[in-house]
Amino acid sequence: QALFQLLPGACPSRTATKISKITVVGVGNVGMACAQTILTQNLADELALVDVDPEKLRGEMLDLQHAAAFLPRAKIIANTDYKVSEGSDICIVSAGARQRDGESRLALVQRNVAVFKSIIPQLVKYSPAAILLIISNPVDALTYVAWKLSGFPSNRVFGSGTNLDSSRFRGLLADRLDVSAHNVHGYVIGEHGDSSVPVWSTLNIGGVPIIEFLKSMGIPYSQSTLDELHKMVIGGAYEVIKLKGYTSWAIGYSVASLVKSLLRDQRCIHPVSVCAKGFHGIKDEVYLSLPAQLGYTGVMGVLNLPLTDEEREKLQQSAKTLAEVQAELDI
Ligand SMILES: NC(=O)c1ccc[n+]([C@@H]2O[C@H](COP(=O)([O-])OP(=O)(O)OC[C@H]3O[C@@H](n4cnc5c(N)ncnc54)[C@H](O)[C@@H]3O)[C@@H](O)[C@H]2O)c1
Ligand SMILES: O=C1N[C@](c2ccsc2)(c2cccc(Oc3ccc(F)cc3)n2)CC(O)=C1Sc1ccccc1Cl
Repeated sequence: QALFQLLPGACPSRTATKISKITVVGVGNVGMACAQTILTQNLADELALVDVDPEKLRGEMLDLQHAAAFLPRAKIIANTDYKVSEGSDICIVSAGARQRDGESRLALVQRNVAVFKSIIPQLVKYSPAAILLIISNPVDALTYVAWKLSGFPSNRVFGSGTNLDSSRFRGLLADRLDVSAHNVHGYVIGEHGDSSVPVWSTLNIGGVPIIEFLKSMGIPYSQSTLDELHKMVIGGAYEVIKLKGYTSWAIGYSVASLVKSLLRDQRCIHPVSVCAKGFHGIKDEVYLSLPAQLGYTGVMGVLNLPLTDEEREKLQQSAKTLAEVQAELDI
């Protein structure tokens, strides 16, 4: 006897018309954190995992498949062959070599260019209409490399950029001011990491400019207070590395928020690494983080965020540094 007695009109073989497929390349700490948040938030009907390490790849796939009873239904597949990624809507790249002790950022980029040359053309071959989301570091330079290697329009190639930097910044302020991080409206822009630029001039708490908010709360402040907060954002990354050897959960949640804006066409504004040429006087083809609107087709637009002369100067300096690094690369 059949397991189910079908009702008139039922058609079990017919599936949803829109299947969202996400590929994660690199099943390390970051890639698996992204996979976990994507599955938990029901963002993918199909999740493909790719890596060069076949045993780790199969182990991670099986471990996720074993959670099926606790997750929204999703097809989880994995292979070292990129054919497994065929027809992806979004390809997330967290693969790459990690910075060796004493290694310069330029040397790291050059090593990861070689890694990207083995990844990006394969993703393009099997998913020519996909959006590429780059996490691997140095993320701004590698997002530029991915854009050049893919031949995609720049709106379909972006990097997580200062999305994590901004999240730490907002979280720190939220703790200090005893308010939800969702109501701390502020961006860290520019180059991801040590040289990022906190935008104080438009930072606001629930719409109240930060300086007014601090005054109203009787909280003493000075520029050094604000600068100290930015230093804590950078220090936070190094503290996590010192304590657990890598970072994963925060970047995993930040990537899920970006994926949700893309696949659900939310048109939310996120600080992410975009092609910054033409914004804030930047003349070079470099990727830097600016507040960008994300929707189903990728980067829908970039917010013309008012900046002080100092903030603009820092951004242009980062653009110059990145252009110099990119000029050295063999892409
Ligand atoms: N942008 C950010 O905010 C942010 C935050 C945290 C980490 N990261 C970066 O994410 C990257 C990954 O970090 P992690 O801790 O997951 O590293 P990891 O070493 O744990 O994982 C990297 C994975 O990439 C795989 N890999 C290496 N070469 C490959 C190739 N050619 N093709 C496919 N897979 C390949 C490795 O097998 C490994 O599984 C690093 O570059 C790290 O700096 C970025
Ligand atoms: O939280 C993080 N873990 C990191 C990491 C993860 C696994 S190994 C290294 C990490 C931490 C500290 C320095 C560090 O150095 C690098 C090295 C190369 C590079 F291109 C960018 C940063 N990387 C990668 C990374 O980008 C972040 S976010 C971050 C990093 C520095 C300052 C501010 C922020 Cl928000």
